[in-house]
Amino acid sequence: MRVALLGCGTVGGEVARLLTEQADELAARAGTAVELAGIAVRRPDKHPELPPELLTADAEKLVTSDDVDVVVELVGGIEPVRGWLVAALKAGKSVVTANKALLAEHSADLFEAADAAGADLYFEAAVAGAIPLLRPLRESLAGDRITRVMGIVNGTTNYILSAMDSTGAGYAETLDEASRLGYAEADPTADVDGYDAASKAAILASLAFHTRVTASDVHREGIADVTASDLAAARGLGRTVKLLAICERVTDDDGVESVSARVHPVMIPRSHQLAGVGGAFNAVYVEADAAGELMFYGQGAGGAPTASAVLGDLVAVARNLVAGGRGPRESAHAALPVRPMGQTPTRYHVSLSVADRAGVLAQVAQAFAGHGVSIAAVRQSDVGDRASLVVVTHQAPDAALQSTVDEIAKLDVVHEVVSVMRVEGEDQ
Ligand SMILES: NC(=O)C1=CN([C@@H]2O[C@H](COP(=O)(O)OP(=O)(O)OC[C@H]3O[C@@H](n4cnc5c(N)ncnc54)[C@H](O)[C@@H]3O)[C@@H](O)[C@H]2O)C=CC1
Ligand SMILES: N[C@@H](CC=O)C(=O)O
Ligand code: NA
Repeated sequence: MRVALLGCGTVGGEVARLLTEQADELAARAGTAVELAGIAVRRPDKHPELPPELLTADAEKLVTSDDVDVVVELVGGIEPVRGWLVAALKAGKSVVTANKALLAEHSADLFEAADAAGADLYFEAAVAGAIPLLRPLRESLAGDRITRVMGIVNGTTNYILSAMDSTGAGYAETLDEASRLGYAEADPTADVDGYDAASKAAILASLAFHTRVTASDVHREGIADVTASDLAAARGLGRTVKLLAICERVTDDDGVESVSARVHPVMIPRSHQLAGVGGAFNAVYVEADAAGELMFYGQGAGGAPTASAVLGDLVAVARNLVAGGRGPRESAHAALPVRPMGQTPTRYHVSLSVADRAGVLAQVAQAFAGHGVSIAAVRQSDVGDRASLVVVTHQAPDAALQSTVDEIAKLDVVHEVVSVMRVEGEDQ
């Protein structure tokens, strides 16, 4: 099987190395030799470590070459990559990619081109790096009914939040370190502002709920507004803060099903299994009717871990080629509507600085009640002539919670809304 490798950076470099170093073993497992036919990079003169006869700057020409059976795309971004991959698929080449940004916007185009030509499209590396997660969703759990997929899917932001929480390290220095270690995207705002996790949430929701979900369907908030004092407040309550992707099947009172997909910081108890996931590690829970709760954990970013998932996909393509079959196609038959964030049930943790006098708690409680939001727990402590009031709610539509916070912020007795964060997990 002849492989065109597009991109030879953090991940592509590791794929090229492993393809060469493990050539014999891969051939034995795949049932055919897996050989590099060409490597497209932006600047071939910058890659003295690679065989010059394989290098080209012309990815467009390489992807449809007669000498190529499969295209491995590790460049990233939407254009020109989308055009190259559609052309490759139309020409009957299978595609393996780690490009979540592209898949979250254009997987329909790619699957349609793959179907028309009978080619394979694999993308295990696109979500949660090395962790086998998409193959379990597409294949192992294809007979079950998934209700929820929730977890940490961005290594860079988890690395930053873990460091801020454990060492009190600053945001900027931690982000620089994550970039140096090869975790961050070429433009790290994609990580920090939650775009990367939102792309992954779209892919997860699409596979889990057999519905086309794109990045624009995913409610997205990043970690830029999470401060050291948010983390300190969480720590004081026996909690920590993680950026979570949460994809759920929601059934309303009339029995109508929809899909909710969101990415935002979440306060979770330290006893929660996701709280112990540190550094660039990822962890994802999947809940399904028959299987119950499953958890997937491992390295979600970095060159070698991501290359592991790419090579697994390459072996799958090679086996299909040898057997004359195909891997799984797109499964979007359910076509469930996407639920707006405002109608998605969430729970809030609200920390307020209020006047320390009679009737204050009643006014705050009245604001919650007025929006139909039920309170799960209240904790008050005195701080000088003010009081610190922490309210944790039961589930309510996110818009109702948001309106409550807006109203509370305007109350005379409220000096400051110190922190507002959604919560997951049991109360302590
Ligand atoms: N780094 C990581 O931990 C992970 C990355 N990914 C995804 O893998 C893909 C690659 O990421 P990295 O290796 O980190 O990026 P990178 O920036 O290290 O490498 C990109 C490569 O693409 C090449 N390239 C750029 N424009 C090109 C063009 N017009 N023609 C030919 N080559 C071109 C560059 O020369 C470079 O070799 C992205 O889609 C990323 O989202 C997925 C999972 C983890
Ligand atoms: N930038 C991403 C890389 C893997 O997908 C991350 O930090 O998780
Ligand atoms: Na993966």
